[in-house]
Amino acid sequence: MGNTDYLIEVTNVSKKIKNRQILDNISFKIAPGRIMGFIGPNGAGKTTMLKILTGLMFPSSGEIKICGHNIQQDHEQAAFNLGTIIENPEFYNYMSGFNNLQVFADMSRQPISKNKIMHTLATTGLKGAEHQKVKGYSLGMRQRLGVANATIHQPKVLILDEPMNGLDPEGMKDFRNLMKNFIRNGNSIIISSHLLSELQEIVNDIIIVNHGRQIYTGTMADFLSKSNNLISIEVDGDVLLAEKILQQNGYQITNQLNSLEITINQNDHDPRAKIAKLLVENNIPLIGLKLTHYSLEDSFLDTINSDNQKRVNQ
Ligand SMILES: Nc1ncnc2c1ncn2[C@@H]1O[C@H](COP(=O)(O)OP(=O)(O)OP(=O)(O)O)[C@@H](O)[C@H]1O
Repeated sequence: MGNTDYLIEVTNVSKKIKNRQILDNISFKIAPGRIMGFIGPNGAGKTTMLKILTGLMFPSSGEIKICGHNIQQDHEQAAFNLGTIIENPEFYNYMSGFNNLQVFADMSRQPISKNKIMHTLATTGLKGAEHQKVKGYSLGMRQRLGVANATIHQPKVLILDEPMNGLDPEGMKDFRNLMKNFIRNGNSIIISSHLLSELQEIVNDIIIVNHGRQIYTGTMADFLSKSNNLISIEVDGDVLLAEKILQQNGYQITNQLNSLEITINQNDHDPRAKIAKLLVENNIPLIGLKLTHYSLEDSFLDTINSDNQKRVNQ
């Protein structure tokens, strides 16, 4: 590894395609043992950034280092430290999982033994299916083969673009475990996905992009701690009356089938005691009053909406 504490260093990267600014001055770093979620709405520039990170596309300006190696000037060293799944991994359908990996191993600059191939297939959950033709693999098995293919040369960094699309709940769980195992020895992952509830389970850091601009970078815990909170209220009785009373007292309510929800700003006082008193005074028995943090998805949508609003007002 080059002389650095970070596995990925992106400095002031911009990309123009046909005179359109696709990425505008993106900078971030990923330390060993971390998973970074790269998130944004459709067309925000995520795939473009990930393609630039892998060397599939050049930036118009800026610098990228993988394990201290510049992706353009020192491509071979940088690429050797990378494993990638960009869009759906392509395989030879008429060949087995083992033979697919063998083709890849034959192209690798370091010898990869048959044992190593079998071991990688086993650790990615394909034990028993090694010699089955890939055309008979389920989507989850293909994704596992994608991970096997991306990790067989023991890279330090994984770059994953929408790797969880189409996986069933069990496939998602397996995938999360594969990712957690991968970072155990100080490796890192950058992952882009629209499945924010899944990302919330595994990422340590997030970067949010909107219209090619970076609008948040930091730990996920920090991001969520600065977000709004939700109070869910369950009453035994007339929900509509409860809603009316709370609205009359200035609360913004969303009616959620059997409960009411109030969004409160992170800096506001916790109004639970006041709400309980108000409902009891109006003879509406309370079953539950729960304070929860916004999820990654709620906070992400808030952040994107307020950024879009800012852009309209500019
Ligand atoms: N080769 C290209 N030529 C022209 N425009 C392009 C090209 N590649 C990407 N773009 C444009 O750049 C913008 C960002 O695309 P990109 O695929 O990076 O977004 P994304 O965040 O990955 O979106 P999604 O979530 O929909 O996959 C889009 O408006 C897209 O149309």
